[in-house]
Amino acid sequence: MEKTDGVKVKICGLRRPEDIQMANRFKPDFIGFVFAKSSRQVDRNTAERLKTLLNPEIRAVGVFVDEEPEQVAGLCRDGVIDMVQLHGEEDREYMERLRNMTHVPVIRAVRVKSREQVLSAEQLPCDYLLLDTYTEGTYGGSGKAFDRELIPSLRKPYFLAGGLRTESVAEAVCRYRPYGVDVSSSLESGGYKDIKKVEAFLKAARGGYAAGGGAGRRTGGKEL
Ligand SMILES: O=C(O)c1ccccc1N[C@@H]1O[C@H](COP(=O)(O)O)[C@@H](O)[C@H]1O
Repeated sequence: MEKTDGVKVKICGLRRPEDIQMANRFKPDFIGFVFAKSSRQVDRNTAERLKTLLNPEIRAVGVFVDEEPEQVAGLCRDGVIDMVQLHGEEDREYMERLRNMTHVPVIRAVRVKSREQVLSAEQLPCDYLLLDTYTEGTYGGSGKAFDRELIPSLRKPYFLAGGLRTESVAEAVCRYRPYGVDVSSSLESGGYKDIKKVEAFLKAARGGYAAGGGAGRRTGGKEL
């Protein structure tokens, strides 16, 4: 039996002041503001206000789908977000343009279809990968898991995402050894983050026990 603490946790889709109070209380490593079209979408003003309430030890990640790089860089420059998550079709050229405008860490989301696709995404100018589920017609936050056997051995640190749940997160962390886990749908009740579900997930992800092994096999696990 192996302990899972050490894994970073990102809770995505916060959009109300009470969500931020909850984050300040339970201290995930990262929270996500979704700027892409979604039931969880926040606009710039809301994110700006929420960021002022957030404990500065928690990093705010902006989640984007094919947004203009100038808009993304502006949010970084103004301190609304500390990191960028690209969840759309952004290609190398887009990422290089963005890199020239801002130096914040970049997470490249991959909606996993094959090992080759993930390995090729690792070559892009990003600091982290985020492995999520491919769902027709939506870009993320589907609450569905992908076939974890498609995760190749990676050198870049990666976040495991897609349908993670409190009941299974410890086992997934032990088995796949991601740098971090990212979750949204399963922690909601009536479309909003549920404080009890968030607390239970963090406890399970950080302190759970499950069968597994091979620490560090799947990711460089470096801190940026
Ligand atoms: O959460 C959203 O609404 C969203 C919208 C557009 C792109 C990404 C989005 N969220 C990301 O989706 C994954 C998986 O979430 P879930 O736990 O399966 O609901 C996660 O990386 C979120 O950051």
